[in-house]
Amino acid sequence: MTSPGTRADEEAEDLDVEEALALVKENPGPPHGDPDRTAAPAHATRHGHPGPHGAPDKQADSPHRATPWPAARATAERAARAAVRAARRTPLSTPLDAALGLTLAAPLAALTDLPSFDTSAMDGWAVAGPGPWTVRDEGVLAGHAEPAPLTDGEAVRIATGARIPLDTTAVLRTEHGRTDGKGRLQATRDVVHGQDIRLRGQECRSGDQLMPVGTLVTPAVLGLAAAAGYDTLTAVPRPRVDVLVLGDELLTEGRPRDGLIRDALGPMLPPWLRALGAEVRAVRRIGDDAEALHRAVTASGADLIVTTGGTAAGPVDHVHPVLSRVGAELLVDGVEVRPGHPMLLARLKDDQHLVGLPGNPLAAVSGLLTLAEPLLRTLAARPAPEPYTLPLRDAVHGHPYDTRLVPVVLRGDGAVPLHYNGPAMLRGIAAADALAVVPPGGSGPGQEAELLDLPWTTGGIGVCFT
Ligand SMILES: Nc1nc2c(c(=O)[nH]1)N[C@H]1C(S)=C(S)[C@@H](COP(=O)(O)OP(=O)(O)OC[C@H]3O[C@@H](n4cnc5c(N)ncnc54)[C@H](O)[C@@H]3O)O[C@H]1N2
Ligand code: MOO
Repeated sequence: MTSPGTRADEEAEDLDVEEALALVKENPGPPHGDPDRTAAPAHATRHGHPGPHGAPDKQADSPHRATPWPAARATAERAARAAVRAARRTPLSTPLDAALGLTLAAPLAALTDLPSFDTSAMDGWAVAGPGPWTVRDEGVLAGHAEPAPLTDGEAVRIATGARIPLDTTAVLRTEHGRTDGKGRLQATRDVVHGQDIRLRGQECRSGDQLMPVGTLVTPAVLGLAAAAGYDTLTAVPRPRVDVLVLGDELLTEGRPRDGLIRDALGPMLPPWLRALGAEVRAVRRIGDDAEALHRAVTASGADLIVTTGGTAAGPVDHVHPVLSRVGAELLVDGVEVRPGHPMLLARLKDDQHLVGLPGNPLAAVSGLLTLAEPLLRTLAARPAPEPYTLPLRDAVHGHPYDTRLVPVVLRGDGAVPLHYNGPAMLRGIAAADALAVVPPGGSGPGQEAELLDLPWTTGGIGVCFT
């Protein structure tokens, strides 16, 4: 929604710094012919450093100063904690097949002993006493009724997972037994008392706590819960999210044409939000219509509304005016981060928030990870990822004052910064494993940087896109 001529010169310079960092410095082969891409890096100074609303002198006059990046994340987390207290959402009883990615709201206590009966660990024979043994005609299979007890010197064919007959002293594996000339079973190696019998309760006793409250339900937890007798799990409900995509210039199909571009955020955000623990209820494209935005915001019953675009100060940037019209409290109004500095977080109600993502697609990713991730994680009661650092293989230019988030791939013990990391580009992030947090001033080759993993690289449960 940034229309031509609406950017202050200094902001144009600022954007050029981003583009130039992406293309001139880090990309050896920039495409030609685009003046934005070939502009020389310019210096942003604190004076005239454009405010979050875009006016160059805004920051000097405005009570809304951009928030430092770590503080913005902490504010989002705090806001979510306050919303959790206000909303008192009751835990859900969720069928196992809908519980992946949720957080346990009650401990997972075993509903049975595991194993729940003495069971054979191997295919072979259950034997009683020392061999040779007389083998019964009827074998014992898994899932069948309780077999008759063995008598000393007797053996019975048994399958892995089948119930051990009473008075069995060991299980002899198929490959360790042979039938002698008299039709009796002989062991071909020593038999140790109790071998290959899994005793009832070996893993847990009924009532034992298997997993505490706060556990993320992974595929393994689902398996454990099923094994322990559960049909449903008591879990924290997913935070409900409505996505509002702003911008008259957006096409939903076909190739960009006539000054129109494809909506990159409509397809990208819902699965990403799901991976962050959200239930995405609606994705609405509402153009550059302040009334429609107002209606959508006031009608939403979501825990979090995510808007895209319209955060700056262009003539059709309606997010701030609508927030002020609905009496929202701006908790974060601009963040000292590149890309994405116009991102915002507002409290609409005690238990309802709005994250305004900038329209530039990588700037939207930055807002997603800076504000939406901590907010959703806290609402979903998910554990915070362990912070970690890795050395950056190459030097990364920094912004003079702001943190930069730069797409990287992880290679060996380090991270390699990627090209095409300008605010309007997705080519870098599409190839990335993580975002490197580059402090103001930049970092030299080999310098450690904090990394934010992307959901598809952390694997396992982080990948819950559907
Ligand atoms: N005068 C100023 N102008 C701008 C400033 C500023 O501080 N002062 N900040 C710039 C920065 S940085 C960003 S980021 C953008 C943020 O602008 P908005 O959030 O208002 O976003 P729009 O203007 O609506 O769009 C920006 C850009 O992104 C494209 N876009 C929007 N939505 C999508 C989408 N769903 N898929 C793909 N691309 C999208 C849009 O067409 C624009 O090109 O403002 C700068 N301007
Ligand atoms: O530099 Mo903006 O913040 O494109 O994202």
